[in-house]
Amino acid sequence: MAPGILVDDTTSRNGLELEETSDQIDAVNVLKGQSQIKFDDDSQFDSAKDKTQFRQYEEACDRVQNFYREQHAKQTVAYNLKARNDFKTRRREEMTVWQAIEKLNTLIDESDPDTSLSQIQHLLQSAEAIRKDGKPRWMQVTGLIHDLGKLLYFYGSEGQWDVVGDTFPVGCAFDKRIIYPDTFAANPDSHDPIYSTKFGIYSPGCGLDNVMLSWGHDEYLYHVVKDQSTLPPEALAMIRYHSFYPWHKENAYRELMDEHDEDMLRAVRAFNPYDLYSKSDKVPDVEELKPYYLELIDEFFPQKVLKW
Ligand SMILES: O[C@H]1[C@H](O)[C@@H](O)[C@H](O)[C@@H](O)[C@H]1O
Ligand SMILES: [Fe+2]
Ligand SMILES: [Fe+2]
Repeated sequence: MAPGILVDDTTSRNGLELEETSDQIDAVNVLKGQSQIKFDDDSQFDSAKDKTQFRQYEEACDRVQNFYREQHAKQTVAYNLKARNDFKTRRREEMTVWQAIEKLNTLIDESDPDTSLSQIQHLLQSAEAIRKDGKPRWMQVTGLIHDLGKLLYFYGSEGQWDVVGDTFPVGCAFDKRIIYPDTFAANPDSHDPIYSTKFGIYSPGCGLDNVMLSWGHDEYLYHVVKDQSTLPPEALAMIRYHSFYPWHKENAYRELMDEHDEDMLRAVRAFNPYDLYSKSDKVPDVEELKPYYLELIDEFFPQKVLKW
């Protein structure tokens, strides 16, 4: 990849507080960088709606189709580098996690064919589904915050195209398994002599930590929480890759993965049903659930006020 671009530094991260997950994590191995969290395929998740009825992009309304047409034309390497740099250099607002949830609530996601609920409701639906399935507390809080990166919309985004929607790598050929693949013809990178090749600026097995994913809410929130929470690497992967459907659902871009990514893929796949299928659950009662989640937030965000 292009020299000097630090996409990620998760691998150097240590000092996790492991008490919350000690039944599932062998602390020594985690600090050595190997995942010990097992994701058994035991999700009891039962969607109120038939699961094949989600993500029907061919039948999606104009709002969704126009959204992706714009996003796929504008997510370029040049834009990605600029967005990362803007994030690193801008003044960051300070807020608690709950204040962030409330602030986000005014946004209606134009890319989403499956819900018209507010973001606070979607976040609580995801967290509640994870909690009801008896999953660990770190995963519940991950469900609660996973879309908070959409706050980016209020921090200098150019619209929704650089905030929401599925993600994909930039700097190498756009895979046909990304939704609406033909719309990439309008992206200048698909005519670039390097970016349009299979590996582009990357090399086989380079690891997703070294790949620039299209800029949006996943990548932004990942950068916000990685230094300001005690969440384990699996939670950070759930946040960072939850919109990377071409990878976790369609098996594209596998050739860029390293060994660590195999573990992360299992984590992201374990998370996905709670994000997607909970969209048809009953609308949660925010005031009733708030005390439980405030306590949960405190557990994983010890400094309480975060820089956004
Ligand atoms: O429309 C949705 C929505 O924006 C989600 O937050 C994102 O994670 C999905 O990947 C996307 O398809
Ligand atoms: Fe999302
Ligand atoms: Fe979501």
